[in-house]
Amino acid sequence: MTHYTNRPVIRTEGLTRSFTRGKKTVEAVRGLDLEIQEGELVAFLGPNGAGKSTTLRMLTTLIPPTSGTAEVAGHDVLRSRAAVRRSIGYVGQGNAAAFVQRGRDELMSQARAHGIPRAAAKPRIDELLIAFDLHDHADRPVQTLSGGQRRRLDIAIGLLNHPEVLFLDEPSTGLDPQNRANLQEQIRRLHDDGTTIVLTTHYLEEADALAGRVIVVDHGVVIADDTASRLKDRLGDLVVLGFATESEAASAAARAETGSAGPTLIERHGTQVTIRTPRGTEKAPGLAIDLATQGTPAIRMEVHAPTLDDVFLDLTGRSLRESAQSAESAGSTTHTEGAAA
Ligand SMILES: Nc1ncnc2c1ncn2[C@@H]1O[C@H](COP(=O)(O)OP(=O)(O)OP(=O)(O)O)[C@@H](O)[C@H]1O
Repeated sequence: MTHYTNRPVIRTEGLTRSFTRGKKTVEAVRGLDLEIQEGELVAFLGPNGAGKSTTLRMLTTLIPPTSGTAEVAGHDVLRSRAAVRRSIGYVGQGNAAAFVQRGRDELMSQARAHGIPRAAAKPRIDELLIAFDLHDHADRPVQTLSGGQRRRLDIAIGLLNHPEVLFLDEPSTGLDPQNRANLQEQIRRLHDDGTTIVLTTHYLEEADALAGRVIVVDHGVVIADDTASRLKDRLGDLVVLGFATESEAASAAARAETGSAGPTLIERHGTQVTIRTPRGTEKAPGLAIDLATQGTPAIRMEVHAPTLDDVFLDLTGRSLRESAQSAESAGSTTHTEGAAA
């Protein structure tokens, strides 16, 4: 469900950040122009090092931009850091919650750090413990909680101050599929309640299932910005045809080049012809009839709907799936800064 209004809660112009490592300068984010409306749920996708976390860290005032401007909830990230921090929740990579405290105490410490009086914090903490299914675990030290429970506690901490915008940096990295599904459900519920959510993820399925808008970043620039379904529709379906002989496959491929199917890609490998074409599922029956009429009947036909990974591969020549696997094996990085600080 999308609730967004036409009130931009995030606006950036030429947002840029570079880092100097020895004699080398890394341009992590290069001239980002962005507008995100109130109530949107936006996923930033991109391979390792694309600039996703750096973007989030600028928007949450953890690091200043090298140049350009950014406004969050109507406040400039450089000139009005405190006001930005009051308006947002930020859940960084890794677990922010202290390990030895009980979950409930950790929530209270963080609420106090936000300047929320103890009396007002108590009901809010109870509300969040229930919403995130943590009430039965609230009196255990954080280090004894499961990965999924800790991640939910992190998000609860991010929500203590009723933020207008919630930033989640790879919220489900390292979680098993069941905990990931559970977390996604919580994120969906927050969105349904009207919170603007910006998240980064390596999981394409997650972006596809959750986000109304997908922003693909590579080498610090936006290379695609649309709904997941429009990105996939634009790429088109993959129609895979099998023929009895190579010469039949070759003449079918040649005809498809000039045919009305409007393919964006045709490849032949032996007796197999692969056609990438918008609305391939609808076109496949007509294509089969045409081929049979022209004396080169397909003996096998499959139609594959595109995935976001196909979209990313098409845009960059690289697969996000490989990137997700390398992030899994590398584990998540812990950023110690916190927006609440
Ligand atoms: N503090 C820093 N010092 C030097 N270089 C940095 C620093 N932070 C980020 N970078 C570099 O900036 C680039 C973008 O990094 P960033 O963490 O934003 O990417 P990302 O898209 O979030 O990647 P990942 O998916 O691995 O989290 C990378 O080349 C990274 O090495």
